Amino acid sequence: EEEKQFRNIFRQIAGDDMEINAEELRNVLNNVVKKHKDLKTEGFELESCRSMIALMDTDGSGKINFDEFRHLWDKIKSWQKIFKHYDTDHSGTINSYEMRNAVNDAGFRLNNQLYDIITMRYADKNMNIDFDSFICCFVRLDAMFRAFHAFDKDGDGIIKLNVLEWLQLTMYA
Ligand SMILES: O=C(O)[C@@H](S)Cc1ccc(I)cc1
Ligand SMILES: [Ca+2]
Repeated sequence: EEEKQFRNIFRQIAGDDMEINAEELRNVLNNVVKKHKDLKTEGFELESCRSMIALMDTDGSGKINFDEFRHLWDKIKSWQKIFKHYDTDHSGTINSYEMRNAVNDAGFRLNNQLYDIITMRYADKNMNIDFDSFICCFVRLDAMFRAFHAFDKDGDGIIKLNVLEWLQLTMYA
């Protein structure tokens, strides 16, 4: 039943082509997020949605189909719980200290330099990360780890890419 309901929601968002583009993704994310007073955001930007589409577009169609959307939606649902859990002062944002714990709780193993990079890239001038930035960061982290493991066939933690393969990975993200 839940599955059928979800498929209907998807159909409404995706329209005739049964794929979700960046604008459709932006509309659904902004409609849902405004129902959550504990998730501070100025709204998901189109550019962020283009990036999330690129990161989740496993079949290279340029848009996200039902499966790709369901994967994204399940991730966002679990990551919004983590966001709320670590927003200990209920500011609706995550500070750089809370971010470290949130990243760890989501299962990403990083190093100190990467925590600083994430804060530099996603935090505002007060070192706080709002919800849309948080989600964009996690979608990118998740996709980049997955891309690396897809290339790391023998699992030795080393991948070998030529420059065009590297550009294919980094330019569509
Ligand atoms: O589905 C919902 O409204 C809650 S449970 C989870 C959620 C919250 C925010 C977003 I954007 C997407 C999903
Ligand atoms: Ca796709």
